Amino acid sequence: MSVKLGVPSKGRLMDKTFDWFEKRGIRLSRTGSDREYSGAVDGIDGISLVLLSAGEIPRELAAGRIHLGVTGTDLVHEKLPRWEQQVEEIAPLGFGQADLILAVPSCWADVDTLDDLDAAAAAFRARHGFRVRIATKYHRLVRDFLTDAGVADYQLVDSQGATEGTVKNETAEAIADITSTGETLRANHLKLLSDGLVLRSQATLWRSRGAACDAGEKQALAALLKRVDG
Ligand SMILES: Nc1ncnc2c1ncn2[C@@H]1O[C@H](COP(=O)(O)OP(=O)(O)OP(=O)(O)O)[C@@H](O)[C@H]1O
Ligand SMILES: O=P(O)(O)OC[C@H]1O[C@H](OP(=O)(O)OP(=O)(O)O)[C@H](O)[C@@H]1O
Repeated sequence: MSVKLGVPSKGRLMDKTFDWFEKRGIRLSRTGSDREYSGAVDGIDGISLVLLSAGEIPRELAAGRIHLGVTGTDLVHEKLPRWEQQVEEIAPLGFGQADLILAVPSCWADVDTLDDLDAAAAAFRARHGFRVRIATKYHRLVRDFLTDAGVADYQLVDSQGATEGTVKNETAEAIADITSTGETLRANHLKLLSDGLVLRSQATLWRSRGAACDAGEKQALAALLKRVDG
């Protein structure tokens, strides 16, 4: 058997992950046709590549179906309750940096902080008869953040993509999503709350605490960890 390394199957994260390992003498590649999710590992023995959605990598690590995985801090913290017990952080990779933030319409002139949002939310409910809707896919992180901040008069609505569009589409009044350059927020007439940073995220190499290893896998894992440390 071999050590299973889970890597995002497409886009920026996959390319940069391949580059990061290449710099450490480990060549990851996709094999087969463009649409075939199979890969190869050269430059080190006993490691196999598993191509997965970045969003599924936390679950696969927690279940012990992969030994190592690359995905964002945001996805691990969101998807794994008590994540420290399930995975170990091996190395931040220095790319995929993004901030999970709360944003409201730019035209909400009186709302710049969480306290302002709290006040506006109470007024909104009194006026409209329902709670301010915050669109996000980060339900756990946002709920915990707002509880700590003392904001309670809101409801989360699920948005798995194009979240900034929900305000224009009138399915939400505010959003909590990842931002990097801020362009998507600006283009959709949204502004950050000054104290609305929920989490700083970047692509990270994680190790499963629950994945079983035979003697050969232990050896391969040790060799890989030595290489990525150096
Ligand atoms: N604009 C961005 N800049 C940098 N990192 C980003 C940006 N958008 C998302 N990310 C990061 O990329 C990672 C993958 O996000 P993404 O939403 O693509 O995952 P996903 O839900 O698994 O998507 P899919 O199922 O399409 O693979 C996350 O850790 C996220 O923080
Ligand atoms: O601050 P910016 O540089 O504009 O980047 C932020 C955008 O990037 C991500 O979206 P992605 O492109 O992954 O698409 P998605 O909305 O479908 O998740 C994120 O969800 C934001 O929408």
